Amino acid sequence: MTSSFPFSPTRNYGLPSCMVSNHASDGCSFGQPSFPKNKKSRELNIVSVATDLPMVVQSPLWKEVAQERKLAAWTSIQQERWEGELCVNGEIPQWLNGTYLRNGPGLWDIGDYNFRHLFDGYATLVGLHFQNGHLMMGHRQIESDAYKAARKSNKLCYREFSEVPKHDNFLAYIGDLANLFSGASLTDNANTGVVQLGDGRVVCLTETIKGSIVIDPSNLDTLGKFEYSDSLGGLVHSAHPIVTQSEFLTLLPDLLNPGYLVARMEPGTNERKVIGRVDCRGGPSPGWVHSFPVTEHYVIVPEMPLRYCAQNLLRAEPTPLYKFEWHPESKAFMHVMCKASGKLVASVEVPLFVTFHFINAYEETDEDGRVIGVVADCCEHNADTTILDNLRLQNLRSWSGEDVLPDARVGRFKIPFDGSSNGELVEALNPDEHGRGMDMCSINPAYLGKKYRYAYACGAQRPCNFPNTLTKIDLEKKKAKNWYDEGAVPSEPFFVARPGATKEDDGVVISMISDKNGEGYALILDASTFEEIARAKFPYGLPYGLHGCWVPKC
Ligand SMILES: CC(=O)/C=C/C=C(C)/C=C/C1=C(C)CCCC1(C)C
Ligand SMILES: CC(/C=C/C=O)=C\C=C\C=O
Ligand SMILES: [Fe+2]
Repeated sequence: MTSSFPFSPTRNYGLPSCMVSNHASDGCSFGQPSFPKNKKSRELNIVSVATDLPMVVQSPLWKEVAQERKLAAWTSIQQERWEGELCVNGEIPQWLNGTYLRNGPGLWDIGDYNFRHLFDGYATLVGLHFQNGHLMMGHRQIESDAYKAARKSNKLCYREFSEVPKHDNFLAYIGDLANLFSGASLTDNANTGVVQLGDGRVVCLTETIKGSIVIDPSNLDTLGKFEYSDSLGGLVHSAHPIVTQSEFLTLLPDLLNPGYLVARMEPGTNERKVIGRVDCRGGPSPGWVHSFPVTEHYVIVPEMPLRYCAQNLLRAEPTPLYKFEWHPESKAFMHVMCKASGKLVASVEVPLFVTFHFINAYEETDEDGRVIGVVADCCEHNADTTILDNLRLQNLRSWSGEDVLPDARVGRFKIPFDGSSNGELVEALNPDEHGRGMDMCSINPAYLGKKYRYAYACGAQRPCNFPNTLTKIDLEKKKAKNWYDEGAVPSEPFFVARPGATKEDDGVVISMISDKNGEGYALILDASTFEEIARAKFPYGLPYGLHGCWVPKC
């Protein structure tokens, strides 16, 4: 599949000349930033105080506007879509040909209703298209049913991560409850991640199964729902499937009979086939599985004591743990399933933990090559659930300089295969190496499931209220190298390998930065030195995004 934003300077009405230039690095001052008006684009016209104001206006609202612009990461996107070439400062490697897609919840306001949590926003997809040292950027909203209905009726119509539509009367409330159980009222707002399947299709995902949406990476168009053709049912799945050229592995929590289905889908099909099932050892419901790790031969099923909560699902107003509940008494477990047979080969109790993201896992062998256990690493929040409520927008927007980001670390699970009842959870390196912030990780995908040395993630330079550095973790030397730009919020550092590379860190790391002035830029670091090699300013700051994928040019 080729991926290229259709580029023609005439498409970019009103853009600074350098942005419609075919030449990179040729004088990149945009002057006073403005929202460029692409004739094809529709102004959203539904958000924030800044929307209706020309950006150079001197008005009593100016300070407010400036303050709003300083927080581009947490401010709703102003335009439905945009595309154009960016000026590049520095040099993008000639080998970097393809598209980095990043998905995230970029629109948090609908009508006069303002969402409260980071995870609620309607999905904004951003594409960075690299070609022969040039960089095109485009963004656009994903046309989920939830987004389209909200735009049409100017109100929330589906249940989002923390928001529930208001009911006009009791009957409507009862109808909504029925729709919750059938899944009809759940959101399909695919705002969490984006993956390219082995067959080339590109799918945006969230935690509701219905929120799997196929897009066209060349122009970011929404192509339609990804319909699973099997009859596995269920309403939710892990937001982070494991996707390789040969398979798509997913976990489906079973909320009725607490457990997890492990399923596999082959490229070119829409049919998930069950590999096996894990029964929960704690209760009353399965633990939240935002992500899970795999090794070459095993799928690791985490059972976190932060569990789905039926009561909280029914609530109209969110609790600090949203749809979940913390059950320390139910304990924490890690289960290991053989991918080929579906049999459980280990199931151990582990210390309590809280994680969104597993980083990687691998098998440990003895001198005869027999597997004696697995190691699984994650971004672990010190068994403290407060991070979830810290991601409320009000919290993110109103930082007053105190150090309020809870500590996190690279949590390393050691799961023995000798029948032990317990596994270990240790720190893979001293968390001070990365400022005790740790989330939004990536690795070299060639090392998925294998012994690896490097991870890239967001760390912290304190004081802060959100991870504000990019960090390269060396798990062998137990050291980190950090990138920091004062006041900036960087998104997930995404590793792309140089074609033909033999070293694990031979490649680049791509991130999108919201800077302290309310502006934003794409940043390209050399993954080996972790030094900046290029940056390209966006026409305006973009909202924070979550996860991305690389679509190589073929
Ligand atoms: C953005 C992110 O990381 C997580 C998004 C999670 C979502 C949208 C979860 C939605 C859910 C519902 C709408 C009801 C059922 C439970 C749950 C999966 C939390
Ligand atoms: C952004 C985030 C956590 C930051 C904590 O330090 C988690 C995102 C989770 C969803 O993808
Ligand atoms: Fe995630």
